[in-house]
Amino acid sequence: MEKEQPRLLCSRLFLKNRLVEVALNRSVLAWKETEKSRRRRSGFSSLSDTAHSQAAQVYEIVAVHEAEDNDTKRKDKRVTGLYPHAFTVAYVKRTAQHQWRCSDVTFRCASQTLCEQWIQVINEQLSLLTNRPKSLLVYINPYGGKRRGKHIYEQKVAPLFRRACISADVIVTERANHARDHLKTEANLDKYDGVVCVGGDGMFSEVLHGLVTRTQADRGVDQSDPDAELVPCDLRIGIIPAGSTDCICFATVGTIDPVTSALHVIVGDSQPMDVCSAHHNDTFLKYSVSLLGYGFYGDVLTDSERKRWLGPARYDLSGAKIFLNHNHYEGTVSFLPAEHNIGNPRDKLLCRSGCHVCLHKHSSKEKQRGMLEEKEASDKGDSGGWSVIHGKFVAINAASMSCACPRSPQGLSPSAHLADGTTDLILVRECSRLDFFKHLLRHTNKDDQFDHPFVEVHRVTKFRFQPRHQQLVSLEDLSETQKKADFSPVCSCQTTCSSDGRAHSSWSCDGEILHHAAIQVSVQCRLIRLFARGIEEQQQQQQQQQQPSCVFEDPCAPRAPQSITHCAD
Ligand SMILES: Nc1ncnc2c1ncn2[C@@H]1O[C@H](COP(=O)(O)OP(=O)(O)OP(=O)(O)O)[C@@H](O)[C@H]1O
Repeated sequence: MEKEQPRLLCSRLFLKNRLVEVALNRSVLAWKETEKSRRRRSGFSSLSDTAHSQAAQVYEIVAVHEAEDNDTKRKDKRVTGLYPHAFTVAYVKRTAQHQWRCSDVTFRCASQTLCEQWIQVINEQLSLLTNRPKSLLVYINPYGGKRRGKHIYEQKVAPLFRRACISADVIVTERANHARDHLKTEANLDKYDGVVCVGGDGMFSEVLHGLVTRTQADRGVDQSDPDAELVPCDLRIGIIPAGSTDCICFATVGTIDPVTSALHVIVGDSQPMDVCSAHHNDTFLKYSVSLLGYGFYGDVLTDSERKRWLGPARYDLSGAKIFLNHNHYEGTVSFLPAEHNIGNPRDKLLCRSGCHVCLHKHSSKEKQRGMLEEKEASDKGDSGGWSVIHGKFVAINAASMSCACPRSPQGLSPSAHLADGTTDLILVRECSRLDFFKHLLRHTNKDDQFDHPFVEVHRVTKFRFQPRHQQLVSLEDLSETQKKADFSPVCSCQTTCSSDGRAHSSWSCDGEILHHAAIQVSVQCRLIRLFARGIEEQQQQQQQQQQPSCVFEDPCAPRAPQSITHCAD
């Protein structure tokens, strides 16, 4: 890390009855027990220097303020007499399993001036962090998951936002699609630095649709045009998990924990994300960021929607039923393979914080080349770079992220990337029930789920599916799409592909049913950004937590007790 960074401030202060040396540079606030204090406490020093040092990254400091009475009341009277003034720094501390907590450290100072100086200098550094939101629009689904959305927000999130001086306008939704409609037309988005949804994946989908639709409308882009290049949204989206399915949060943060998510919002993290737009001819259907699944997953969702009264158990029951039905569907899949992408679906390169596959795609040269090639291919028509596969499929899945969740830690496509402009198209051809079971089983362990002769996977930028038999969708079904009601497709031409006599399955689009089997899908590279940073590797987590040496190793640093340096740039 930047050793040459000058110290902004350095003092000897008191922390929990111990004298500590506290130093701040532009990136790190670090503190370590002084040699004298250490020796006095333990008699000899057997621990390494780092064992006594702690640090907080400046960009992970939540707030700094004068210490309140309850921060200091249990302290030794001698210390409080000699060091009567105190300030508290709230900062991000990592605990197990990608969880973050807001930790406080209170330093005592001999003089009010010194105390104020520390608060001022830290605040100056925080004010330089322009990526932090100051004003948020928050939507709470009071009925998501275990109906604890409002409670979670009020008890766990709002106090943290207040502490970080973030103002929030809160809307508790009164009906399904309330948040989406409000974002589309009413919300004054200029007032905000981000939109936060408190709920599950369904609530996130509402906010995604509201924000993307509004952005296109404001910029005059027609989202019903399947070839339109959509304009990325300016506002970032935060997800406070409070649903029964919180897969998007899990895939972008690594845990389902409201406090962790709130802290990612506060520090102003930014995780770009690809969004797939699904069309039927010139009709826009839906956006997807995780899974578009036809066949097995479409059937499971359709069946489970009829069993909503069962709660989350409905997915297991429907899963078992659809597995036993073992349907397959005939049709043609065409896709545009992602060329010049440095990853492939079987390379075992996991998408993690600072992912180099996503960064490579983002480099402007790569982006331009990709766009040019796509244009050339579409100018040439279907044969220009498009691959075409006709067959009978048990499942057709497009995974735009790993789709990992606590039940399937590897996910549907373990090496799929959040922001590389592609989706992993997984084709599971007609096979025996036992073979399909083996394939499904591999979603729960570390074996390669694509290593079967009946499974193929392609990293693509666009794809289409055309069922063999034309499908008629009743008007009633179409109007029900928005309501997530039961689905009873009306087919013009029934065949016996599925055991219940249906020629078509339906698409599951991030947990919602699409009532068209024939769809075309286009990946919109980095269309949105979340208040997240991707899943951190363990090593990255440790690095963030322990970097005090760069502040203490400054040879020109003053050492005298109570000394202060306030370095100019
Ligand atoms: N006030 C409301 N009343 C009824 N439905 C709502 C309300 N607000 C949002 N919704 C809808 O509730 C659905 C489910 O919400 P959410 O994703 O937050 O919870 P969930 O428990 O994870 O959902 P699911 O039941 O689909 O697993 C969303 O599709 C959303 O449109």
